[in-house]
Amino acid sequence: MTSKSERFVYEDGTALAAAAAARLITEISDAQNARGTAHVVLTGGSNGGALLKAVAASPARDTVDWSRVDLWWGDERFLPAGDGERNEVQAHEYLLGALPLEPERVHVAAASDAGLDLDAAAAAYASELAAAFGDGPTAFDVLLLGVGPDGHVASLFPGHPGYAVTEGTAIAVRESPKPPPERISLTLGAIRAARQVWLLAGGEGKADAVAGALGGQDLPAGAVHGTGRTLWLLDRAAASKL
Ligand SMILES: O=C(O)[C@H](O)[C@@H](O)[C@H](O)[C@H](O)COP(=O)(O)O
Repeated sequence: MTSKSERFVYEDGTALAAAAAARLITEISDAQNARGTAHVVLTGGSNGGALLKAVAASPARDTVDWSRVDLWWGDERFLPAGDGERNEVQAHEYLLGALPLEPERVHVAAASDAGLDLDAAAAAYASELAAAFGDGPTAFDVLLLGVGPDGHVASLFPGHPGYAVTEGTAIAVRESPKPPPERISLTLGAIRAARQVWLLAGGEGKADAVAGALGGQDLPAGAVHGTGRTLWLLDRAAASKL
């Protein structure tokens, strides 16, 4: 089942981050109320990071029972543990380090110096997803995605092999057009199994990708949707060509 895209346009990047943070806190509480826990997929990139910082600063932050939140990543850079370019390292810096999370519910993809090669690390992430969701769909409650200027999401890039993968939940990505070259990414199928998919795009540099994706161009950003809702959370600059 797919959902129609809903667009929300905010004045600027600061308002976008604040609004997305407020929405995320509410959605996590709603998910916990309905199902006892919440599965949230975080994204790398500047808009994803700004959202995490806004959650950290929110007075409503501690209304969430963070001990009942499972965190995942839409993609991760295959770099040594602790490398500042890793999405999880940035997420811990921006927000996670301040939260009473259950460590076993923070699902970090293997670092490049953990003893697994890239393919094994991607397979290990897929196994962790299977352990959480069984043979069923990866029904994350909220899946966050930054949008690249070329219309990529997670580490699925236009015209790149990963975008065409139709099997499995997590894949190895090589020769990424966006550095670093080696990454682990959720597949399109894993993304589409989420209840809600939120695409975050701010700034003039995203205007073409946003207009292209919402205008029917064959771009990863235009190919993702949630089973319940698909939200485009934009600032005016990113929405300027709609
Ligand atoms: O690991 C990554 O690089 C991200 O997950 C990537 O998908 C990012 O979200 C987009 O490239 C947008 O990044 P910006 O918001 O910084 O443009």
